Amino acid sequence: MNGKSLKVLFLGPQGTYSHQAVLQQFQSIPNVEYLPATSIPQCFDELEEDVTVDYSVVPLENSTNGQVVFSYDLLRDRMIQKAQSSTTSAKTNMITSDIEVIAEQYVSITHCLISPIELPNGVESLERFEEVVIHSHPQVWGQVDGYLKSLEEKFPSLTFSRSDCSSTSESVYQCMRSHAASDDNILHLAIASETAAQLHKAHIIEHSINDKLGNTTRFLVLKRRENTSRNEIESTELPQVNLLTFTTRQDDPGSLVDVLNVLKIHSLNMCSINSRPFHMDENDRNWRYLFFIEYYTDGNAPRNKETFYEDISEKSKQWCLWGTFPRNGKYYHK
Ligand SMILES: O=C(O)C(=O)Cc1ccccc1
Repeated sequence: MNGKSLKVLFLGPQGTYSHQAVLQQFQSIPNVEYLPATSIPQCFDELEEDVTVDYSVVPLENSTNGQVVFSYDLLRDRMIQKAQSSTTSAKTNMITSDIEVIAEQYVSITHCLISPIELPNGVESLERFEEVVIHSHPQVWGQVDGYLKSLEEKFPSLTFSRSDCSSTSESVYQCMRSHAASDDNILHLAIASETAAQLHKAHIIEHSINDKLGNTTRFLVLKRRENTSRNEIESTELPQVNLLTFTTRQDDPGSLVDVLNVLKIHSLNMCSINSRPFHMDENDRNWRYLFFIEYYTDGNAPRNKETFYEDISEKSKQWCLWGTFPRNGKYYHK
């Protein structure tokens, strides 16, 4: 890099877990400009549309409650949009996305219950209110479900409600703004990281409220695809992860197995599989599925990449290789 500062997008504002992920990815690189996006779609759109943006970091899945469907659907939509246009190579039915995945990051998630005001008796102070509104990112609810149920059982006379926000750190800001404008009998709280509480000068009522220890979110690092040829990855000992999406001839019996069997034929080990519903157009039937698989490649497999890709082409309806990137060592941590 010729001293030009790198511009990197993340789901902001500062203090989000995405902010932590982007710092982990780029902290060793000088002259990085961190740009907070207001939504996950904006993390995709601005990377595609603003050539001055170099990278974007988005949450993909959580170890407690699985897919961040917002991100999966943004990848899905881009593949389907391309499939609907004529840009798909007729010969290989391979779709070349405008963005590619170049790395992954893992962030340990430690949610805190955060208040805009000091509560002298901590969580016991809730009993002096009639209503509690809890603000957070929708991905959080499935990670603190048990904790919230215990809170409702502890204070049966209180009315609890939830307010979805664009991010955890944003939820602290919204909680403080809402509290300033609300009745004395309503308490607005947020669920976010300790960093987010500190940045917004809010008060942590309870630490580590996530239901499962080791709660971790996986993030993808995206960049614009520089050229349509599949970038050859320099040889490395680290296992390489490949993210590939595909659709099948769904009415043909065994169509999904036939695609997955290509991995077996080429001695490739699959490490994840997910699916999301899709429609080719607004008249298309329901219950079509686009599949997301990840598999490892290394020096030994596949023995012949071009044959592997030809076999994937033959067995799938459309397919897209989003990227090949090193397995981050944090994948193995808990
Ligand atoms: O809102 C954030 O802090 C994010 O980065 C998205 C998110 C939300 C909940 C868990 C992990 C990531």
